[in-house]
Amino acid sequence: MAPPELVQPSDKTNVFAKQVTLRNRAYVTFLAGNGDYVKGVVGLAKGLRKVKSAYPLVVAVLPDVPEEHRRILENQGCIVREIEPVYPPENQTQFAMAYYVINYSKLRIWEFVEYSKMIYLDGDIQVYDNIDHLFDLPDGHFYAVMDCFCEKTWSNTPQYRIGYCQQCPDKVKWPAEMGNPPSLYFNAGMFVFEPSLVTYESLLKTLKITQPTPFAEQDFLNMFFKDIYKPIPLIYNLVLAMLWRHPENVELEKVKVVHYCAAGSKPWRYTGKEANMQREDIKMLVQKWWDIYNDESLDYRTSAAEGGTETVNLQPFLVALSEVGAVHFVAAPSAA
Ligand SMILES: O=c1ccn([C@@H]2O[C@H](COP(=O)(O)OP(=O)(O)O)[C@@H](O)[C@H]2O)c(=O)[nH]1
Ligand SMILES: OC[C@H]1O[C@H](O[C@@H]2[C@@H](O)[C@H](O)[C@@H](O)[C@H](O)[C@@H]2O)[C@H](O)[C@@H](O)[C@H]1O
Ligand SMILES: [Mn+2]
Repeated sequence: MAPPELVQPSDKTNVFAKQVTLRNRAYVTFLAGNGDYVKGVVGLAKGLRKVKSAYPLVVAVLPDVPEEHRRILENQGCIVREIEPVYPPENQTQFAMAYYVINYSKLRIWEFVEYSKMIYLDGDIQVYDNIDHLFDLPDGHFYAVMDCFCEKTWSNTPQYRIGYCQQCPDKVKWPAEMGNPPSLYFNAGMFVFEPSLVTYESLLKTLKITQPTPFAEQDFLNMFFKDIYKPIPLIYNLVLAMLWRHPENVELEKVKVVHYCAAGSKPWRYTGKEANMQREDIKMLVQKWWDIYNDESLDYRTSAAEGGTETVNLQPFLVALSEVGAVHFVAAPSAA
């Protein structure tokens, strides 16, 4: 077979190759353990496909995620990346949920510097409308949705004790004698960020000298990004408790992203027994999640094989190429 020849451009210009460093974009989630959260990630992968997202889903997996689960995710078109766990410094902290200690490992995603911008989504999140436009938010900020302090999980915090919530700051005002009200606080189940080794090293260095607190890495990220945090509308991360804690702030039909974080709301574990789980809107949202999870037409292999909706988005590549003077085009050897 003839070696591939170098295709000389017709205009004989001096073709030179520049290193085309594509700084791509991707969604990223985090998976730990050999349990059922893998179902959440499969659902998320299929949901992003259903809304025709132009970007891939990277899954940062801890070493304890079994090979079989990694295969399932790769067969759903995910890019599986193993990460090492990150643990907080020795502590006596009573985390709001004991398993939160493993969530510090999310910090590894700042090391994914082959991507210029990423959107992090918890595995218990589903995307029901395309949110690719969030990648175009101006650089230099940390974008996320404000959380709510009214659930029992917050019961050992001062804001819960006085009944203060940033979702309704005028209902119970923050008392002057308690100093300044807490800074705007985001839910760390969804955020838009820029991977960076400088930020990554600083995160790990700062973590080593930071006393852990009940909401683990969520508290830590809020402290770390306090100065560049920019709230984005609740439609990008509906923390389910908002439905019964602050219904006046929710227009469910406009919500694009649902975060199944309320106790008992994980669709793949849903029994309907916990508080609020018999609400009609909760039952509808859980069913909506299952409809996507069970939709075989959204499976990666199926849609790709049928030449269906699966299209490779060359846009980022073409944009990068257009910014480069000229590159070598190497003609692939003819199949014949
Ligand atoms: O056993 C676990 C616990 C957590 N997670 C990941 O860590 C995220 C944060 O945990 P979770 O969503 O349960 O916290 P919540 O938002 O409910 O407080 C999950 O969405 C998963 O992506 C996981 O993969 N396995
Ligand atoms: O490790 C700490 C976690 O803290 C957050 O979950 C909480 C928080 O949202 C509370 O406000 C809710 O009341 C609660 O239900 C929910 O679990 C993030 O969703 C999760 O990704 C992760 O960072
Ligand atoms: Mn979550």
